[in-house]
Amino acid sequence: MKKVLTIAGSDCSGGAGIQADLKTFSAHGVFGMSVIVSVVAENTSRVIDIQDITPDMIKKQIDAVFEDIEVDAVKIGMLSTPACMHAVAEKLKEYHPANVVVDPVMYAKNGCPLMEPTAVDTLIKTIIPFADVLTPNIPEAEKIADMRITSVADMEAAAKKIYSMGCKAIVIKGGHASGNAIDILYDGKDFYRFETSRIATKNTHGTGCTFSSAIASQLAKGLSVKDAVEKAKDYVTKAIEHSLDIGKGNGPTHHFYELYKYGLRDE
Ligand SMILES: Nc1ncnc2c1ncn2[C@@H]1O[C@H](COP(=O)(O)OP(=O)(O)O)[C@@H](O)[C@H]1O
Ligand SMILES: Cc1ncc(COP(=O)(O)O)c(N)n1
Repeated sequence: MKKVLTIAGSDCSGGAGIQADLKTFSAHGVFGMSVIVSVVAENTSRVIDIQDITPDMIKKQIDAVFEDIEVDAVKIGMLSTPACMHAVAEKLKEYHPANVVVDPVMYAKNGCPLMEPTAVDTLIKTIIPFADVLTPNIPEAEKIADMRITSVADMEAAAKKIYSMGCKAIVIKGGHASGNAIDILYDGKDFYRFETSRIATKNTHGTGCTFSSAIASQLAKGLSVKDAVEKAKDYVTKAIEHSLDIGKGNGPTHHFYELYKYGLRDE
């Protein structure tokens, strides 16, 4: 069985962060592991507080996984401060794992910040160069590339700019645009476009976590970046189509719809 590690924040309400990542891994039939970088008291409506795990403990968790288990892919999510970023970067340098997917999480769906705004430079210098695939949404790509994005042409220009910061491929996600949900992939050579119609729902808590974890799962299984992104787009689209009206705000994506569809589980 392929083994995939998420290094991210914990969302106690279960829809995003580590919890969404592990659900996505299970739905892909890979063995999920988790290094918790921050504990976030959050729900579908708001972020109440964030407590970062100490850099020493972040590093020890990463050591505990890598000294024992062969890791086929790593997904990196919320890193709230430069201290967290340095701790993770130090260990990526030591273990140089294959198939690193970085989701540069900056805000929750309800607009609450999950990364210190001044940490963007550290993110660019310490984490982005380790990314085999970087998956910013439009606001995150705007911050990293330091430019406005109002069209697919802007997404492509930002992708080129961010690619030059050292990631091996970049997907800019179009969840925050209007019209069709268009994601673009740039691998330094070619652009690929993944497009679906926009699903009319407010229940999009965890879409980015789901998408990046699906890419990591498919890379672990040996797919190319292009095929992994194509399959992950299909997965996240279905997970949004079947998203759950849980909570008072943006409800979560749903990971086990296939099992329900075939009658293998009760609703
Ligand atoms: N309403 C929607 N309908 C269809 N696809 C969506 C919708 N919202 C987001 N997506 C897709 O979900 C994935 C995550 O995108 P996005 O929501 O922008 O990420 P994030 O959670 O980081 O903000 C992308 O593939 C995007 O195209
Ligand atoms: C701990 C944590 N990590 C990430 C996100 C963003 O989730 P998404 O962008 O997928 O909605 C979140 N709300 N909480």
